[in-house]
Amino acid sequence: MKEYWTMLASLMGALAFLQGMLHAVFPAELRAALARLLGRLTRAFSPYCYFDVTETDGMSNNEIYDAVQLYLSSTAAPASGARLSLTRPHNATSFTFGLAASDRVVDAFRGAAVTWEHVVAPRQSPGFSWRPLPEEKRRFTLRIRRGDREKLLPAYLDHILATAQEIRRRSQDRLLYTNARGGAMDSRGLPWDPVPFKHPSTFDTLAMDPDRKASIMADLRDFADGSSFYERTGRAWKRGYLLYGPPGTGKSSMIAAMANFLGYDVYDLELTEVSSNAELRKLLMKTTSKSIIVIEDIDCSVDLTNRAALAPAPRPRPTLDGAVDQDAGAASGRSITLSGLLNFTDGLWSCCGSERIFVFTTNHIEKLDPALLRSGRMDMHVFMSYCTFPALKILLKNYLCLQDDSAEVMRGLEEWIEAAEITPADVSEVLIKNRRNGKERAMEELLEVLKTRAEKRHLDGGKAAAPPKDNDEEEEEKRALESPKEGKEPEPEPEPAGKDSCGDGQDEEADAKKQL
Ligand SMILES: Nc1ncnc2c1ncn2[C@@H]1O[C@H](COP(=O)(O)OP(=O)(O)OP(=O)(O)O)[C@@H](O)[C@H]1O
Ligand SMILES: [Mg+2]
Repeated sequence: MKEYWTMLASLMGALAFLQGMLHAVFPAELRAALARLLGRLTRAFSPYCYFDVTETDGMSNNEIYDAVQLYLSSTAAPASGARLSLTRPHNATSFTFGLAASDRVVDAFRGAAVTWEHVVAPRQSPGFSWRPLPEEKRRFTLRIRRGDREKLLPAYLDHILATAQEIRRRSQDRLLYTNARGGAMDSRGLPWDPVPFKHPSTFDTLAMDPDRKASIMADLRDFADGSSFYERTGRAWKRGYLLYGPPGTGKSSMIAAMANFLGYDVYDLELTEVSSNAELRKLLMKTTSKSIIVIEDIDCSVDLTNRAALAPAPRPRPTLDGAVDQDAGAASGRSITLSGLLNFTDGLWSCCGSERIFVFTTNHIEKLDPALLRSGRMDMHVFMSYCTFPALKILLKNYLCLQDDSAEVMRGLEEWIEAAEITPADVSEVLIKNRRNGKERAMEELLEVLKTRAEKRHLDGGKAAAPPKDNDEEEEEKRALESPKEGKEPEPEPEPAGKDSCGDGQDEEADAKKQL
């Protein structure tokens, strides 16, 4: 053992001597040149090719470096064994993982494996710079097989940029935009004022029939994933939802839930602030993709019942930016017209962007012009009803943390809920007021409220309140509510948003013709 240690010590000594000799004989420049030559020789005979993505490209930050970092944060799962760094990007609410220094990760694209290495080296001579440079030079090195180069580039880089953009969008706060008063522009010439959108409503907190909720969620998911469907069928990538029902049934909450579900920004369009159709078009053009454009209480916003009243303006007047608005000053004196709104939702202008959802809400669907309701404009009509028993169970679960619905009082609630014609908003109020007194007490209070309301309705000459309906009757009523009103244009069945299956395409063709 002793000899072994002696041998090791003399070997180390010899190595140190050789290194010293090497340093003395070859100057630093020569050594660096030799290393470069060696590197070039190895690369020339290597089956791989390498691409460096540096952190800065001369003066500014390299966009691709940031994108690769974000992209690897989604692909380099912690289980992969790679060492990950944790960061939180500016204006983001969630943390992201990144590849730590000198670690590597393997990724796959179009069936080919690629390797990313994160190389961090100290910066040697900073030299002169207009701005402070980081002390370390960082870069990602992409290694791919020579044979895969054609197949992977530039498609793989496009894929990385798109994924990174999506991650960034998802992790950043949503924005809620409102149109500025009287069409005024902000300092950047934009007609929309943004504020952070932090509405807590989600599909979990939304009280409504679970099956209908699931079908809306599926429709939204199909829409968001339907890029290739919309491209193939030649349709604009947009979808319209009409939410109607009494006040306090959750229409606005549903819009917030949609935005949170899809991660879209919301544009809340106040129609009464828009003075002409041209301004409406301009507002539309300034919205971004992946957004929900909302017009609340559409029946109250402008007189939209008569498309024929939309005669051309007697005299065109100049708009804010000096252009002449041909639609302005319609016969009625209102300058926003139904045709302007119809064009807004499905005219040629509505396609200057993609992945947009239009949501209109109303308390009075019967007041709306059938043209506004047809498929292609409003593809899905969602009736937000008074609180039903399944919806009540969701509220009880959310407000009282009720897990077990076997209590005796539940039977009473089930019996009276429909007869009381109470909105989810009113149920929430009762639960909020009484939740401190315990679950049982809160539910009993609610039962009292339901009985009082049902009896009052009965006395006021409303429908017979007390007897609970049987299932058939219930179904019939639901169907009647969901079908078009009498005297309205029959509406086509809403079609699925973005199903990737191929139909015969005839309906779509007919729709497209109508749009034109
Ligand atoms: N379906 C629902 N699920 C959960 N909460 C609801 C629901 N409906 C109403 N609420 C509660 O009532 C409040 C008011 O609801 P919301 O503003 O969504 O109603 P609305 O249908 O938009 O009413 P309006 O027609 O007056 O605009 C919400 O903040 C929410 O707390
Ligand atoms: Mg509302």
